[in-house]
Amino acid sequence: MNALRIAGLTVTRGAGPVIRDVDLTLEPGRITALVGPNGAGKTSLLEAVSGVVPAAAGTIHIGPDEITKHSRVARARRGLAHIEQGRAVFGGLTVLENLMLTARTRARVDELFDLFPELEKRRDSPAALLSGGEQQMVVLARAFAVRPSFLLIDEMSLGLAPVVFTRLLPLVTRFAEEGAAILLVEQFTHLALGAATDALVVSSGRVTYAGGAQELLASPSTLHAAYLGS
Ligand SMILES: Nc1ncnc2c1ncn2[C@@H]1O[C@H](COP(=O)(O)OP(=O)(O)OP(=O)(O)O)[C@@H](O)[C@H]1O
Repeated sequence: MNALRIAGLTVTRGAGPVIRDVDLTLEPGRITALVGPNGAGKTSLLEAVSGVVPAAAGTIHIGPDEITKHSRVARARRGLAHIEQGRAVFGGLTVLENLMLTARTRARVDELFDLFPELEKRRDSPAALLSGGEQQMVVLARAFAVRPSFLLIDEMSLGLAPVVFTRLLPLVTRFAEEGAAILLVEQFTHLALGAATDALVVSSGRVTYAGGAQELLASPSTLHAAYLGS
């Protein structure tokens, strides 16, 4: 499978650049934790990769093909999926109906229920009645259903207790083990690094650490310095 390569990516919003000259490669089977202070530019980076906002400079390739100027839909067709911040379930639809929107076939939904047994128990409940953690499972399952090669996940833990988030992380790990390349933006830095193979710290739009996630986890002073932008 191909890698997704980002080179020299700059994103401008409002008055100026919020992401500057970022290089990053997402490889099949690997999870990259993207962490950094509030306002560092993490969401903007994901949005530029999936085509929500344009890149002001730099390139994005999937394998040999440049996709920098491709539409969101064209990128999705190349296997790129983006779970945006906030839990966007269709509250009036049941869990089954939510999953059918992307899974299309009952056979594929049954595969998802194997992965998310909690959801099978709630299959006929309106999604609005699920807990926050269960709703996030629906969002994850809907994304997994299309078997993306590259999955960008923005603050899956938003509004969730750490204990609920720790139930979701192994699902992401399993998906990577099946061959997906994952970029995971997280506020729970240590939990995200614990599940990741690679880490990218951004501070004020610049990369301040790029390397192994476990190495960063093992060095609090390096993590601290990267957050401070040094
Ligand atoms: N739509 C927008 N228009 C103008 N500026 C924006 C817009 N969205 C974000 N910004 C600015 O871009 C910068 C980066 O924001 P971004 O949301 O990408 O950071 P973040 O690291 O994801 O933050 P957080 O962890 O708080 O979600 C911030 O200064 C923010 O105010």
